[in-house]
Amino acid sequence: MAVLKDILYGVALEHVVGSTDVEVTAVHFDSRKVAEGSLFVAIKGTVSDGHLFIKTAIDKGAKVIVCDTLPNAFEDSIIYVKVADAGKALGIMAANFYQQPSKKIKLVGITGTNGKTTVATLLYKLFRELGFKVGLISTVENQINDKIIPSTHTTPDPIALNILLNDMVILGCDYCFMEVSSHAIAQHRIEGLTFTGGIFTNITHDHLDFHLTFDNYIKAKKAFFDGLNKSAFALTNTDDKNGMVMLQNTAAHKKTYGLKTLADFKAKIIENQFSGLHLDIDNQEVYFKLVGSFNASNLLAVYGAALLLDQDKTKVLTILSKLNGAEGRFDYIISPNGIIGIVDYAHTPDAIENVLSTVDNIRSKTETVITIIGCGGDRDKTKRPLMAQTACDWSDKVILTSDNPRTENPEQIIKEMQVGVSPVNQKKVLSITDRKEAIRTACHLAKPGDIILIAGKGHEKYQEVNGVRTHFDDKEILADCFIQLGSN
Ligand SMILES: CC(=O)N[C@H]1[C@@H](OP(=O)(O)OP(=O)(O)OC[C@H]2O[C@@H](n3ccc(=O)[nH]c3=O)[C@H](O)[C@@H]2O)O[C@H](CO)[C@@H](O)[C@@H]1O[C@H](C)C(=O)N[C@@H](C)C(=O)N[C@H](CCC(=O)O)C(=O)O
Ligand SMILES: Nc1ncnc2c1ncn2[C@@H]1O[C@H](COP(=O)(O)OP(=O)(O)OP(=O)(O)O)[C@@H](O)[C@H]1O
Ligand SMILES: N[C@H](CCC[C@H](N)C(=O)O)C(=O)O
Ligand SMILES: [Mg+2]
Repeated sequence: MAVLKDILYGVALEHVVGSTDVEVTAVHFDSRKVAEGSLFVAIKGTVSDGHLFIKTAIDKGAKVIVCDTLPNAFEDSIIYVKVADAGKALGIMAANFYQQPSKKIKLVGITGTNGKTTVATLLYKLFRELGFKVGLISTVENQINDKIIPSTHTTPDPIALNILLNDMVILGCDYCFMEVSSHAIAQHRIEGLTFTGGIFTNITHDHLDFHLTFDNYIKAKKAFFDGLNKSAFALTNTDDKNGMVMLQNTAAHKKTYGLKTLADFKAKIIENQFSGLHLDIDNQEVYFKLVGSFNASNLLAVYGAALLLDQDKTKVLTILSKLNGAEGRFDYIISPNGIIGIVDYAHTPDAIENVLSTVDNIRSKTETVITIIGCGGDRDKTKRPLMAQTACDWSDKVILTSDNPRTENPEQIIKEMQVGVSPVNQKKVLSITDRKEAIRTACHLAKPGDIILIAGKGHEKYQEVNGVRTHFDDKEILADCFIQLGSN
């Protein structure tokens, strides 16, 4: 329960019909969730337009309507508020309704095409081990201390986000580490939040279906840093060519990390093996369990952020060296006959190149590398041929298969991937629509010592076909195939 004028604090109002001195029971942007006494925010979406549901919301008991465009006729005793941008207003109102939880916790946001989950999860685990109460908002799961709350998005909607943050505050959390996706920034899901720090990992090809141009995608990520206040830190990756662009207009204090460039936090890779990384990090040699140069970059971001949050260098490195990464990120198992199977969430051309070049660096070159890869439906189509091409460039054999086809025809997605297979690579490519069958085939083709990479779905425990999700787990299927190989 809160008073409307308090909920509207900080919102750019254009016109108000009725009194703002009324109590509101809840804030909703989905008419299907509206109950008696609610405030309904009408938002223009990508599929539909919330303005079409104003009438339904009123019928279900909404007494306040916040919208970009006022309806032609007003209903008695309903309060109408016209705002400049209903999406932005929702973020601000959600924060007000839940009494600004982000101001009562040290909230650190991580953005970038790849590495968000890894960095956020490592920070969560590190700060737990340092003895703090901590929250995590991530693609894999949300956490409040040890309690797991399933996640629906990488960055939840403003209502879910503020409820989560408020629960973290109630349960005494000192910190929250959250992923900030470019969709969330563009759709103002993080509007109204106060961040203690922001971290940029990298920006490469993804989500052009939504942002349309790479330039827009950069601008969306940069807007997160533009919105930080001067008491926050903004930590960027100088190895990424757009790393400094992110900080151009931020009021926050600027800090940098890099493996290849001059930076406030520096590291060098001494060794990169299947068993882990050996790094020189700020002039101290440390072993880590994570694999791959991209993880050296992620670890450095975590280390830099921890120091910016005033933690002790030696304690941080001691704990970090013992941590595993996030589920489904370079997650590998070895079959009884010595086949190495890696499950990884690489779903962009850059991530695939990073994972496969890591494999290439640490293999002995006598073994065969088999990559199983698909592309998600209803997502950026332009990355499809590029992902197939990158997989072919770095593998001896590639099986093109389905990821989450969602509402698209899986065969058509595979056809669009095949466009990226050059004539010389045709002979190394098989197409098997059924992902389970694709994994089984790879296991039968592999000889002891060979490496199988299953890319794209990582931790996901489902496959979405025609809008229906059924249980599907790459790692479980791989483990089953390995057991069967062992018993043959
Ligand atoms: C493309 C996109 O981001 N869509 C998100 C968006 O939905 P939308 O704009 O399509 O909404 P819409 O269906 O057009 O509806 C418009 C408005 O009408 C309302 N409505 C609709 C129907 C009705 O009966 N009544 C009603 O009031 C809706 O609640 C909404 O407010 O807003 C919804 C509420 O916040 C999100 O759930 C939804 O995420 C969809 C499910 C999604 O798949 N999003 C992905 C792309 C996404 O956000 N991914 C990023 C990670 C990307 C990364 O890897 O970096 C993430 O943060 O998860
Ligand atoms: N710093 C990095 N640079 C490039 N690729 C990376 C990096 N970190 C991880 N990857 C690759 O990207 C994949 C996804 O990593 P992660 O889940 O941490 O990223 P994310 O940004 O959270 O992705 P999403 O946008 O889907 O939430 C990993 O499985 C790995 O293949
Ligand atoms: N957060 C990413 C995840 C992609 C994972 C891949 N398995 C897919 O379904 O496309 C997205 O929503 O684009
Ligand atoms: Mg993520």
